[in-house]
Amino acid sequence: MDIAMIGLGRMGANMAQRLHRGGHRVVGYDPGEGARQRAAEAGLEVVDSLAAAVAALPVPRVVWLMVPAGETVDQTLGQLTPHLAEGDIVIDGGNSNYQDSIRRAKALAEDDLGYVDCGTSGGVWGLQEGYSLMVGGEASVVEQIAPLLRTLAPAEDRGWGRVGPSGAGHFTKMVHNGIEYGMMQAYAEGFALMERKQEMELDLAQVAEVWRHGSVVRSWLLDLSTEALKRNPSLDGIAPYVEDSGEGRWTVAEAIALDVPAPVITLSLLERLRSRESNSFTDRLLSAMRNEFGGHAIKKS
Ligand SMILES: O=C(CO)[C@H](O)[C@H](O)COP(=O)(O)O
Repeated sequence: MDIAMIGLGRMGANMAQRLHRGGHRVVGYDPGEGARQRAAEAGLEVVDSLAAAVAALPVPRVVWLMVPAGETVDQTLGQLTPHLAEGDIVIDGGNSNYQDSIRRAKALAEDDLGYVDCGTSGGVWGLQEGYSLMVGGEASVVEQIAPLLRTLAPAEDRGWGRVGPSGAGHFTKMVHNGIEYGMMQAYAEGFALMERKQEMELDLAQVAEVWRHGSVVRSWLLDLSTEALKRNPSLDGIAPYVEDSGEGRWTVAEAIALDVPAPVITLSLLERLRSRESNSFTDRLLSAMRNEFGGHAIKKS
């Protein structure tokens, strides 16, 4: 198939490359000159405007967005859609909020444009391993882009699927990332426990390696943790500060809206917030209260 890949950052460039290697014609565009240059050096066909990307495609055109979630998606659609015509298809493969995807699908449908929300997991390993693709949208539209999905997925018939109507792809990816938070937190806490038990002289990378084979808790996150611990057993140079990109917050908000208790995911999100506090007001007030009611000593800063 012919496709335009808009956004040639870490994810978009690798996905474009996997599609290119899989025999598709990929026309790449990124607003950043550096990203365009890197993609061109990697052998991709690159153009210098959205209009040129669309113009390079046969109709019906298929345009895949890998741009930051949020306003950038709306801005890109605003610039892109005037160049599109009835029957063309736009795919949003980023981590967009599913409610935004439902809204965008409706807006594009008014101009007879197809819109597919595709939750994409696989990170920087996706180029070689393939991506897990959670696809939302009209079945007939998804069918048209199936050759692309088969190439991006780890195997033709596995690792991708239309999971429901518009929004379902990004809803599923949101839940996936909520689970990711909880799993990561559980591994991190377990390894911290073993690290603290110094008299056992545990080699954490060795334990992780043992667990990777046959254990109930083996997983890709464990594989990656093992690699990180082998490279840097005491995690030197890594600040105890964990960012988030929003999907955990959406998952927790959704759990509350649906009356679904999700304590593990919720606490793993809160733990990330806590990791950013180097001088916690909460903890200082706790200490002050203990001092007030019990005369307990305050540790001075
Ligand atoms: O989608 C992903 C993996 O599945 C991304 O890596 C995600 O952006 C990471 O999320 P966060 O920054 O909130 O940890």
